[in-house]
Amino acid sequence: MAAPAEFLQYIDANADAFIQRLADAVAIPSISGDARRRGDVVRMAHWLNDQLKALGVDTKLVDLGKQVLDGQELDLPPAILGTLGQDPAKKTVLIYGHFDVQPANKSDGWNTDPFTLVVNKENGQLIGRGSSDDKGPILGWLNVLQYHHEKGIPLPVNLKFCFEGMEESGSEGLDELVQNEAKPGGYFHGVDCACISDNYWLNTRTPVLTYGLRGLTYFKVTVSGPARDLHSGVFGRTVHEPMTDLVHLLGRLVDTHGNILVPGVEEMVPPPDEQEKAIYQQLDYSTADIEEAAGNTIALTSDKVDLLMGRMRNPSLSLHGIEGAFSEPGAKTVIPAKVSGKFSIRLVPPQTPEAVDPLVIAYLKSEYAKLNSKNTLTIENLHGGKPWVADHTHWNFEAAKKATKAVYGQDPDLTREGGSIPVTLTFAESLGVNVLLLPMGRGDDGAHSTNEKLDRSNFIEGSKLLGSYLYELAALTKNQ
Ligand SMILES: NCC(=O)N[C@@H](Cc1c[nH]cn1)C(=O)O
Ligand SMILES: [Zn+2]
Ligand SMILES: [Zn+2]
Repeated sequence: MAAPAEFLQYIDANADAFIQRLADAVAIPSISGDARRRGDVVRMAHWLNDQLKALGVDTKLVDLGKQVLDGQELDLPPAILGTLGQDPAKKTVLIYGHFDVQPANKSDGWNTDPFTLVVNKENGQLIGRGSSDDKGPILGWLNVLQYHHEKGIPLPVNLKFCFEGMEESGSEGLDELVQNEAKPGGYFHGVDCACISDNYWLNTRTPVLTYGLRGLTYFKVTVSGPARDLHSGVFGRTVHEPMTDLVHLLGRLVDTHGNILVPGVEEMVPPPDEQEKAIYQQLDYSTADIEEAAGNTIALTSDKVDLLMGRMRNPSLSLHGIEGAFSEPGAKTVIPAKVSGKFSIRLVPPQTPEAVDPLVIAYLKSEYAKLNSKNTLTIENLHGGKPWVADHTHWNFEAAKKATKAVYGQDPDLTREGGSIPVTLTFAESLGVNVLLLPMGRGDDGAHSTNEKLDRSNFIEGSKLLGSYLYELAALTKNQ
């Protein structure tokens, strides 16, 4: 059963109001990784909670406890749980999304203020932090609800919602909540399947359904020595310099072709067979797609299968930054007293943080020992999550395939995603249900980057897709 034509027309007719709602959401700088913005993440939770309530959802805000961030104890932002419909004759779909965003400053290289949604009338881009990751997709669900609420039409399925404000910072507190609420009598008891809209198409043309995510383990390594920052003219070549030690250490983690140098990490992953390679060969993707999305001709290889395997089924190690280093304009001749390098490893099955972390820690210590430095090394693991792979022949995926065909007139590609949404596996394991990733945005949206955007057509057609998926799911499972 396709979605009613009236629903599709309603989404088109209300597009401008939906974009205004997205602008209101983007205007709240809900950056979970910045202690100074914690109030804005909480404000965003209340804004979203009010929107859901106004659309007929029975909601509650759940306190997730506290965290320590940058040496400061902070309240975690509340999660939002919601229920709409409790008809025992209907399937119950759990919807997850996150209302926090990555940091963004105009000085990072944005052309416009990151927290003011800019509507580019010429190319249809909606530019602003969170437009694609993940406020646009969350609001896509609200657009679906608005039609049904306003017209007094019941949805074809029951819905449960779980929205969090810490996804970009390790989803602190959420696993415990999901595990508790999955128990008999808990909030999620009776959920039949889950849907997450929080990733992207591979390219700018072909919709995708996603059945895998990489896991993650995130490290902070700190080298400290002098009691204070030093003058390099006075102390250069007289003391062990923390930055020199750290750069050596970071340089031993990964080579310039992406190979991970920590012994045992790459070796955990079995090589692909020809059958698996054929899956990647069939996907609509080319070197040009990754280079267009990256904004330069810098792909590691021109072999499409190798590129796709690099993103989907192989681990990767990325260096993210150095805290405490001189990073302002000018030529300050300082020796920083304490510097912290940040890096993460994206994990694939059968890797887990529990298996990989000890190898990384042992390697960092042994490489550091080789430097014979009198400085001090400390290693912290900031957060982690396991990889996830789902059965894409399940009716949950079948419903999404039909909806994609109905809205976009083409079959979706089936992909595994290089990013991480740690709670996905928690939903799959603790609820024992199939989880589908149904993305809204395109591969060039620039999530986590400067000038993040969501195309207007992806927002509007994507809203139709989310609604159509619910109708197709109800039809496919009618007698089950
Ligand atoms: N859209 C999902 C996403 O961007 N997830 C983040 C999760 C994360 C973990 N630590 C910091 N962020 C990702 O980087 O994949
Ligand atoms: Zn996201
Ligand atoms: Zn993200």
